[in-house]
Amino acid sequence: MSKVIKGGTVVTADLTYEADVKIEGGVITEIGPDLSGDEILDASGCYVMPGGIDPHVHLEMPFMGTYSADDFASGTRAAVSGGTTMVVDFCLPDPGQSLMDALMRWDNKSTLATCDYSFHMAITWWGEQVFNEMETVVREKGINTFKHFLAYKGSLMVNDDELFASFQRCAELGAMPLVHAENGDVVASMSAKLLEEGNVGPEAHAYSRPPEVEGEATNRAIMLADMAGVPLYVVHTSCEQSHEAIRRARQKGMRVYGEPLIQHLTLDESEYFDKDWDHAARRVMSPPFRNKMHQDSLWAGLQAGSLSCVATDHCAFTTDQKRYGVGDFTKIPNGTGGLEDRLPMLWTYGVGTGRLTMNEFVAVTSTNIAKILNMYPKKGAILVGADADIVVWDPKRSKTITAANQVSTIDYSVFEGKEVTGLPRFTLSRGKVMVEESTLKTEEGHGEFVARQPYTAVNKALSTWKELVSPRPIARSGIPPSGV
Ligand SMILES: NC(=O)NCCC(=O)O
Ligand SMILES: [Zn+2]
Repeated sequence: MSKVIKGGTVVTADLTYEADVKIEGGVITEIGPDLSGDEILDASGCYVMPGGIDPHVHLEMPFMGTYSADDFASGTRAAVSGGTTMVVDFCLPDPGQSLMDALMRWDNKSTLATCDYSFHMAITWWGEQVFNEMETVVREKGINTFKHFLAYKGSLMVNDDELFASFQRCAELGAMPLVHAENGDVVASMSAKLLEEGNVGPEAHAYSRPPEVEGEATNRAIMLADMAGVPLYVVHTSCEQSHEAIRRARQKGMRVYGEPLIQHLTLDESEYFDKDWDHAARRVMSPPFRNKMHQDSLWAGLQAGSLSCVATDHCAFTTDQKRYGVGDFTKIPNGTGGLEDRLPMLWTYGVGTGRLTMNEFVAVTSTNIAKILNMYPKKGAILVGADADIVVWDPKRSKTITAANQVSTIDYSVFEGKEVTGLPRFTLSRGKVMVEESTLKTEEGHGEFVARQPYTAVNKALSTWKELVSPRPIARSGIPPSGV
């Protein structure tokens, strides 16, 4: 059975043109005028774009004494309902746990996925076993990215020696490290002081994680990556201090990528000062929402190219789960949702306001991510041979975001009441229509794991450069006898 998406305008990261798109066997087989096929999807008045890729989600994540509420079934359903056709989750080994055992758990959870997915592997502890297993993860398991938490002291956080050792190992393996860049020691000390002083409410979460905490950690990670000779991906870049460090590194020719979240681009710190405890706690995430100056910096970064992609860090907790932290803000599970809202929100507040062109929209929601994570053009492209992960985007469809109609299983939305214009008419995952306007046609288990190969070109270039500048002993004649 062939399908033809007919009468639309194809929008890619670099081109806009009118063409039909033919799909057979889950891939794009033809692009051009007047195509025919067994099934026709009417795209008139719509843009035909690569489906969104969310490079940062946590589905059924074990965290802060509980599990994030959306699993791979509801999370990927939410994704496709908003035009996202692939998600990348984080495999999190417990302390001392084998990376392979952790991966088995994630493999089991992800069998429920409706759309394709991949994993980043987190380095949550360090030792010879981790060092050795990293090679298997890269060479046999199709995972080329390793996440490091510089925050969450006492649970997920790694120290600088572990971080540097892992970065060096990534360099050897052709892998790329990711960092959650917040200084966990400083956060822990500020949190303890705030609690002591009676600051127990959700607003104290923001007080405990000022932008400097993020700026310091981002600078540190960039310097360590430079010394190790690896590219670096900074997740949830939320402030000018962190963006500035990334911008500076990129100007020096370093491969450093910054990932703002749709939440940080569109919501600000005033949410934490809301009189309603639930309202504020539901928005507790790390890093916290910032002020307008930081938001402007993030938008400018997307426009200028110093920031590369937009994610959600979808890690949704119910109101009941958030209430674990009544009386102690450090116990509020950190995380917010947004998987189904990322594309409509970015279109409305980015393309709709003139901050982003449609092509830039495709770049930061899909194509750049596919390239950075080494899965382009299988993903992130409207090209013959690419997977038919496609969103047929109706720029006239609009809605008011409300938890009452959302797909995610949680009982609220951080975007409640936002009006969005621009929504999917169809979302296709490898050629299968998963969404037709508001009707979900999802199929649990349709999603497949996407294996990603090591970064041979980038890492080779970086290690060649490192080799040229690496320390060498100086040959000397007449070395004096030891003074001892
Ligand atoms: N971001 C957040 O608050 N929760 C999810 C885990 C993480 O990415 O730090
Ligand atoms: Zn995260």
